[in-house]
Amino acid sequence: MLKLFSERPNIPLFSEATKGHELHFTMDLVTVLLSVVVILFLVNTFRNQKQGNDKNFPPGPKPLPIIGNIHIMDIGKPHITFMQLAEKYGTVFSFRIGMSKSIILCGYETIKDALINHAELFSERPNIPLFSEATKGHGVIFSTGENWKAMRRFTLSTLRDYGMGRRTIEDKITEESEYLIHKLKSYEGKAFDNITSIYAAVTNIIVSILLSKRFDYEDPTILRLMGLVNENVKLLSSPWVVLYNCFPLLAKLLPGAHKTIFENTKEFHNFIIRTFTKQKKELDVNDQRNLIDAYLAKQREGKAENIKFFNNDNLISLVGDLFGAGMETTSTTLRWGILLMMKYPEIQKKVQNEIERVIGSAQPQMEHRKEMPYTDAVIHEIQRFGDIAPAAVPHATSQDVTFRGYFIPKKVQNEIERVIGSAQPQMEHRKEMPYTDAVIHEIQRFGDIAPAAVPHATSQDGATVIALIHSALRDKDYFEKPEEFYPGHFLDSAGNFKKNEAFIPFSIGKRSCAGETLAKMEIFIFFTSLLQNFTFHPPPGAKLDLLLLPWGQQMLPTLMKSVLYLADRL
Ligand code: HEM
Repeated sequence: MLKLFSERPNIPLFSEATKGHELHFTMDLVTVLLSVVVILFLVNTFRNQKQGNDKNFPPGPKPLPIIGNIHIMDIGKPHITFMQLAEKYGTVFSFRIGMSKSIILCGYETIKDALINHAELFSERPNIPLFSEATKGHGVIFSTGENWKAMRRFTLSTLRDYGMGRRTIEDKITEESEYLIHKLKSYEGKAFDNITSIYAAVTNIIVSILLSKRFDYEDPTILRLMGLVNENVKLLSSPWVVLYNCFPLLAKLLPGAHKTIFENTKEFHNFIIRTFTKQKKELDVNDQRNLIDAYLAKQREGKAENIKFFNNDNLISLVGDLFGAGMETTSTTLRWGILLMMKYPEIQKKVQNEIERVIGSAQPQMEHRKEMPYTDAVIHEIQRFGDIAPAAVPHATSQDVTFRGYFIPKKVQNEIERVIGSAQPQMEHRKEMPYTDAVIHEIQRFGDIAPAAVPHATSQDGATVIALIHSALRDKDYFEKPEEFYPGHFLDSAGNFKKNEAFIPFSIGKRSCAGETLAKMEIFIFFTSLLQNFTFHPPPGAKLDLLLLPWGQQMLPTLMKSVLYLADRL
């Protein structure tokens, strides 16, 4: 997406310092870094003046030059910092991460007002340098405009189609839960780390939709793919990623977690390319087997819209998005479920009693859920308490907006993406791209130094909008005991299941999770199948202190790395 602006120009000073390859920590590099810092300082000072001119910009902590408010942010748990700031600044406030402005929306009412009542305005994504570089604006999660609409439509309809096909997704989850139980039984009640089996079981569901196959839990391919996604998710909360997102040109010169993320993404994308190249050869449009086949069939149709959007780049990123989103979130939720059942054995027992009464030894199915209010309430509470995507994925406004009396400037959309999308750039595009044209002129006027500062400065204008899901799931106006694990949040006095509108772990509005139905099915069937077969408890001497565990990271969290579980047969 930001390719034009994020490629490194041949600036003699930089080239000399890096020799085009590795970094050498010489005096030259120090000079380069100092120069960059000075440029950033000037840009920042200019921006601060500009921000002061933005009428009614939401209040927030005073930013320092260059770093903004990073010094007061808990990098691993920014949602906790935001909750504290909301006490002082209210439910709509501003926060500066480096030179990028963010508006934080706190509390269910505020989030609903933005994402539902003003849905059209708040459904864009900002340019986040790390994701822009990794996806180049393709796929569904981080894409924008018409490209996003086409990819989202395709995703929703294809996920629906595969749920209603001959072998429904529910059947596949049921079958996979049998493999999972078989695997856990093989531990014979000894302590084990559940991470690989749970991840593999959940991954097999999305893999069946994408590629119509399943992997054994020890298969090196699935282990490698899961490892790549998992490592990337963990690295998202690294300070290197924050540095990259604030100062991409500077961070590109340095080694660090961002480089690992790009390498992992490349390896993952290569796997996808190999897979769809093979599928292309076998494709029968009249007998589509999976999501990749459905996509390739769209390419074959040759309609104008399909030619524009259904290109290989979008396919690679879309499959990567669905694999990552489909695997990480659901398995993390299930692992929270097991952990909480160990922590609260009396709740685990009540769920098992309900399973015994309603399902007995039959295979759990979605239709059982309506007769199982207690289990349903426990699953909702696991998702509320686990809170695995506390800040959702950042949003942006599609135009300048006045929201609840505050002015939120539009985050300037990348002109290349708006005009060219993922098509091949051609000279005729130039007349619709005044900004890019101006930048190219400016590059020529300034020589090689300008591209480092000018394009990125403009892409930082406007504001990123963070809908703090965490604040809705902990909203004391909606939940009686927000900090406790309390299934009663979802039960009425007669023990019936009770909906709560502030329960929004999948977010709400036009950007809400595209896999919500699938995820709910997986969580219900895997969770009930596990508790039908096992009672989970910690190994002797293990301390289960929930507060010692990470509560999630910037986007998608990983947790419970080191806790082992004992699963005795019932
Ligand atoms: C417990 C499981 C899951 C949770 C809690 C979850 C949560 C979320 C959240 C909070 C978002 C961001 C929404 C926003 O920007 O406002 C999201 C987006 C998304 N999720 Fe999920 N998700 C889960 C499972 C899945 C699964 C299984 C899939 C796919 C098969 C999936 C696919 C997606 C996609 C494609 C998006 C991007 C939507 C867009 O930008 O239009 N998710 N999810």
